[in-house]
Amino acid sequence: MKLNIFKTDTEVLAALAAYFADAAKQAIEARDRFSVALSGGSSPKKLHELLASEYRDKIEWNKVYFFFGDERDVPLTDSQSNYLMAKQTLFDPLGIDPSHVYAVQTPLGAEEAAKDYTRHLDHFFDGESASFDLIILGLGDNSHTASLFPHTSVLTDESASVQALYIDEVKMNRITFTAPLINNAHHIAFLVYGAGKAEAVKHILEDKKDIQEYPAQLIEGKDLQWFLDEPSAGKLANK
Ligand SMILES: O=C(O)[C@H](O)[C@@H](O)[C@H](O)[C@H](O)COP(=O)(O)O
Repeated sequence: MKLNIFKTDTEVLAALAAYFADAAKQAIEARDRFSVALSGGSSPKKLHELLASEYRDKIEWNKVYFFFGDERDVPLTDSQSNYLMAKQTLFDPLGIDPSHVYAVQTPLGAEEAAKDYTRHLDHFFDGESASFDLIILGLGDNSHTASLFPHTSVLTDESASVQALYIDEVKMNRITFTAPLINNAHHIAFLVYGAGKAEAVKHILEDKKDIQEYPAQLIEGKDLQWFLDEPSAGKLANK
């Protein structure tokens, strides 16, 4: 696990965009395609905008395939949809071929959408266990990541799969990758900035293991990178 701590969020985003481009180059050289699962929430918006501008001509976007590590059980046209945010900030500006974008089909209903997404993963990864080239994750101030929220049943799911569950904390159904599915990825990058995340970052990286309280502690992998600004890393003793 590697900590990348920068003075400002602008520097964090620039570093993660470069990391994204490098992971894409490696994957395309090796497998002629790059599979990436995007995070929802607000933090990735600026990353998407940077990729769509500075990296428009630096990545072979026609060989990139987009997925979502989690989705809200809302219509794909709803302002809370992670798909809609990515469409507006990344796919549309880059003119991404819609067949390269795997939105969670929430109109099917959460349970069926999770099963449907699993079928798409099985097909994309030729029946092998899904191993994304890169998964980008955010961190909630309550230490959740993707839709792995504290004290929920999905935290102990040992299958590398996509699950649907009602999350009382946000009063909605969510569809989410399980931790084992995330941990199968070649590269995992947390994108976290702002002082509001400092407590959660400390819990995840330095406090005792308690996955029910701090679900993002479940995330581990071959190449796990944290991209943080100083305010979000401000409570770490070891940095
Ligand atoms: O669907 C979601 O909300 C995300 O996948 C979630 O895990 C997000 O990354 C965190 O809640 C941080 O969100 P912000 O970036 O908005 O702080």
